[in-house]
Amino acid sequence: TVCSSKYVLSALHPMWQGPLVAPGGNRQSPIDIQVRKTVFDPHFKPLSPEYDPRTCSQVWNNGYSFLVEYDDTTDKSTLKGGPLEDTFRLCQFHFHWGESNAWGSEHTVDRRLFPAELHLVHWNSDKYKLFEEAVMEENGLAVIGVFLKIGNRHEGLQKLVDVLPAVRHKDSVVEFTRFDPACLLPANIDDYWSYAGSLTTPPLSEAVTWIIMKQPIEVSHDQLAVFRSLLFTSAEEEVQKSMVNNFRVQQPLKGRTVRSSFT
Ligand SMILES: COc1ccc(C[C@H]2SC(=S)NC2=O)c(OC)c1
Ligand SMILES: [Zn+2]
Repeated sequence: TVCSSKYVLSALHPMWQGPLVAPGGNRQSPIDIQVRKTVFDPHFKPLSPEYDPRTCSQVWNNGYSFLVEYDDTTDKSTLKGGPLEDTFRLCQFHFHWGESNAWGSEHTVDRRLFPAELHLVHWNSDKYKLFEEAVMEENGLAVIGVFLKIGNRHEGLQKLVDVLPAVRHKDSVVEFTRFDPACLLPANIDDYWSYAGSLTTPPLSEAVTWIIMKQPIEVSHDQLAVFRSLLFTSAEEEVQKSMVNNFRVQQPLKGRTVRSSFT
């Protein structure tokens, strides 16, 4: 799918030494969500993710994270509702994590860091024909962010964890089918925050309506350890680098309001 296999990251380093703030960027991500400054929006509709597991196609190590890619040539797996006016098509999901459980998420809640964060990436298929068009537009993308915390083993995630050794190196791909990403959403998807932001890696496009779930999901310490067994480097490179700390530093709010779906 275009949404992930075509982009080339300038991730020269786990914390990729890209611009700390995109030139002229005034809606950059990630941010700290200061809960007491969020504003309840009574107009938010219930969020309705409708994912067809049969659109799942492969897992790919792109040298920055591992992506689970979905066939986004039809509207079989979509996200509607919440703050969104249009229908958005799922194209991939991926994670960000730390070298220790003390940090790893991109967003924070009142400065609280989580060991990892899931991003489910969707593009506006009502307005655009392809992901690469949508990524250039301010209403083009919708990303659901879900925090991961250490706790019980996540049975749904385990199917994905089991194939990660097959994509240990950068540029490796493995077929992966019939995976329902809804199993990675928290029990309560009615409580979330939403704000206007950006991609968190180059090209840092300011095209994202963020939907950050209030309730984290639980994964086991051992499951997260398998994430850390992945490598940034390809099989050919002499020096192998562990894929950890693949998160961006937080960006200034620049006057933006974070809205909440709950009081
Ligand atoms: C040119 O298109 C791109 C570039 C980078 C990413 C990945 C970034 S954006 C995000 S949110 N988290 C990430 O790690 C894309 O993801 C849809 C799409
Ligand atoms: Zn991401």
